[in-house]
Amino acid sequence: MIPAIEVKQVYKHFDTVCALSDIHLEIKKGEFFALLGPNGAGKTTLISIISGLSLASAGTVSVMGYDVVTEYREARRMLGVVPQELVFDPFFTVREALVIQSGYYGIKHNHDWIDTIIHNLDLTDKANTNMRALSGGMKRRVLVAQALVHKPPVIILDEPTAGVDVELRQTLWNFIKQLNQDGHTIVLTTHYLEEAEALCHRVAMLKQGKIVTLDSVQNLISHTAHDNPGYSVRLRLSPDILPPKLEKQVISCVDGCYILKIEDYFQIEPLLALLRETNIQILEMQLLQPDLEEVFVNIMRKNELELK
Ligand SMILES: Nc1ncnc2c1ncn2[C@@H]1O[C@H](COP(=O)(O)OP(=O)(O)OP(=O)(O)O)[C@@H](O)[C@H]1O
Repeated sequence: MIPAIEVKQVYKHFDTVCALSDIHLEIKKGEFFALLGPNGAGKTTLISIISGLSLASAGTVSVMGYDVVTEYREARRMLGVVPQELVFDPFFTVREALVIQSGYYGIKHNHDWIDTIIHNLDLTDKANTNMRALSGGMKRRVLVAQALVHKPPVIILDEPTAGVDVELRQTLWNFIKQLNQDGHTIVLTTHYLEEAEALCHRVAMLKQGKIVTLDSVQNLISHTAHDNPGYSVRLRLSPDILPPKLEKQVISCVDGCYILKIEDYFQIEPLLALLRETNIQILEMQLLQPDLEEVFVNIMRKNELELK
């Protein structure tokens, strides 16, 4: 089957900066895929190349089987891209902007779909408002709407929830999840790892222009749990002193909280008993299980040690 996105041996250089190096990636139709990585890892550069907005220095990219350079128009029709930056035309209302965007794709009678998008992104009240009068969060909703006017089979969202409120996140993800269930392929970049964990099937982690990990969320978390079995407990104590007997279990001490390693649940009761005996009160307690954030931190740290 033709993949939704295929990236083969892609390199991108900006003068002396190597932003992408030997990238291979195959994203299947219908996947919900995340591109993760620290600032400057190369996520936006890769998205720009997939979108045909930037040329790779070497390598090839196709979207739904169409080469993004030699078959640019066909590839572009297959894609809806929500950019990171808030770019908008200040002269039109939300609805006008969506009608004009439909026109770019040669779609004339798109009102039903435009109404559906407006409704699902909770933009109904703002449909006749001028773009320049919208708040940042509302403008971001319109950017998402614009990317969807031509019902693209592949949707790319570059940090769509950066700096937006909880309500928009929920509205946006509910709609995007629905589109994914309807068969659209979704590619997402985000710094909110809990979003990637909750939504995505597979993730690729980029570091300094290279893919350092590519696997399913489930595999990544279970490998981390296997390499580092057990749980950890986060404790805020009063007074802020840890009994010496517990010191060997300390993993870290952040923001006045101790993170302690425990092998299993049965170690919780002796820990509580020891705190009771030493008259130390528990102000906060949380049991932590391996998550995508821990996987990400471990992989980035491991990779840093290997680079040294
Ligand atoms: N137009 C450009 N000219 C020169 N260097 C660039 C250009 N665009 C990106 N870079 C460099 O390429 C590297 C990758 O940048 P990119 O924006 O793709 O990272 P990113 O993973 O999207 O980061 P962020 O999470 O901050 O958005 C960085 O070192 C960046 O400085």
